[in-house]
Order: sequence, then C-alpha cells, then structure tokens
Amino acid sequence: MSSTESLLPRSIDVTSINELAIQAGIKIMEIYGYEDFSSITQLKADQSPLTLADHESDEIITAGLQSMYPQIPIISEEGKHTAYEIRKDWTAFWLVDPLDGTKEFIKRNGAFTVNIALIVNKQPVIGVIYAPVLQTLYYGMVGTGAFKQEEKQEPVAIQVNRKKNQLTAVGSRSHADPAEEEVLKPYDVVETISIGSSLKFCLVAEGKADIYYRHGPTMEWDTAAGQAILTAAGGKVLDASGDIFTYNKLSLVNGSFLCQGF
Ligand SMILES: Nc1ncnc2c1ncn2[C@@H]1O[C@H](COP(=O)(O)O)[C@@H](OP(=O)(O)O)[C@H]1O
Ligand SMILES: [Mg+2]
Repeated sequence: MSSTESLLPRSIDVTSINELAIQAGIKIMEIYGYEDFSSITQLKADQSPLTLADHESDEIITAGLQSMYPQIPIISEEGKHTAYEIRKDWTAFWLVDPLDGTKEFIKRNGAFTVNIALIVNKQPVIGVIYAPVLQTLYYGMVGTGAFKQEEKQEPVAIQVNRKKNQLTAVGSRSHADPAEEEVLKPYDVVETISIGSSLKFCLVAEGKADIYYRHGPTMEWDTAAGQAILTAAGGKVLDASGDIFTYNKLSLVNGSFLCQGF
C-alpha cells in the first residue's frame, strides 16, 4: 500500500469509536464528581498519579474495542503492553490513553481527555479525543478530514490555520521544559497557551494555535490520536530529524516532537 489514505481500513466506523470515548468520558465524570480523590488515587512506580477514573475508562474502551473489532490488538496505557518482539509485526492496532492529563483531572481544571487512535503501518490514521468536562469531541480520519462536535451540536469540519507569522504556541501546563522556549525562538510566536493533555493537538488542528513543541518525554498513547486529528486537519507532527513522527517503536516513550499547522 503506497499512500496513507489507502491504509485507512474501510471496515472501521469512526462513530462507534466516538461513542466509546463518550461512554468512557461519562464514567470519568462520575468519578470527577467525588468530593475527595485521595482514596481513588495511587502513585505509579515513576511517581505519576493513577486514579480509579483511568482504570474504569480503560475497561470501557478495551471491552468495547475487543467486542467490535476482535481482530485488532490493543495497547492501552493501563492495560498490558505486548512485547516489541510480538507487536513489531502488527500491521494495525489500537493505541489508547483512557485518561490523558491525570494530573489535570486531580487538579480539577478540566484539561483532560480520552484518547483512542488506530495505528496502521506505524502511522495514526484515525484519532478520537473526547474532553468530558468541555463535552467536546474531536475526531479525524487521515485523508478524509477532521471534525469537532460540541455538546448536542452537529459536527463541524476543522482545519489548521496556515499562517506563519504572529503565531500562537501551545505548551504543557504540568510538564513544560525551558528547552521548548529555545526551540521556538526562530518562530514569530506572539502568544503562548498552557494547557494539559492532548487538547494541545486539537487547538492546532482547529486553528486556535499554530505550533506546539514538546521537549520532555511523552508516551505513544499521549500523541497518537492527536497526531491523527492534526494530520487530518492539514497539519503535521515531526520528530527531531524533521521526519513524520512514527509509532510502534521499540520503546513506547516518545522523543521530542514539533506540531505545526503550516
Ligand atoms: N517523565 C515522563 N515520561 C513519560 N511520559 C511522561 C513523563 N512526564 C509526563 N509524561 C506524559 O505526559 C502526559 C501529560 O502531558 P501534558 O503535560 O501535556 O498534559 C502524561 O499523560 P497521562 O496524564 O495520561 O499520564 C504522561 O504520559
Ligand atoms: Mg497520557
């Protein structure tokens, strides 16, 4: 298969994935309503937080994907991670972050998302991101287009803003790195928005921001759905060598990347 477009499996109905992300978001909101998070929060080995909401969202998404698409394997942040020796031969798989921005969830600032991506031949071709507090869904199919759907409204097509001057940059609220400012110096950045989770990709995809450079580490499930949506909206995600960012790497830890709408 030569083009990314021809890699898009026709058998996948993105509406079914959107529904799953919304169902997971409803469960996350139930837990977001708890008065006290201390009894539902643990620290992982790397000291990053994990909550009951991450687990419950993972269960809904994994069960849904398995029942609808039993032939496609899954890697989810909270599930078991198949060894590289096996997954390196996968042509297609789901890459899921059931709750991206767990720190934002705990801080109760609303900037957290549910992320589901389909990777085909190392590239994200479908991406779905749902922000339950904002009740906003973003989704994209590479080669078809990207869409935003706000609560009870019809989906609208979104596109990057191609301007190269007077740029708005986005950066992480909880994991910013001084190196990011350095890399963005050659660009005409006039404003910076700090926000948690994959919403940064969505802001570039819908033209509300123009550039996002991430220096510090992320995991493949943090970026896959966002990259699919941004690519479908006309933007791109580049690695440190200027090549298109790829997935199913030996390590699931991402290196630095640059997202741009131009
Ligand atoms: N040291 C580290 N190694 C790997 N990933 C990290 C990391 N520090 C932060 N991240 C990733 O950055 C994500 C949050 O990004 P942001 O700061 O843009 O909101 C986290 O997602 P989770 O919240 O799903 O764990 C986590 O996966
Ligand atoms: Mg994440």
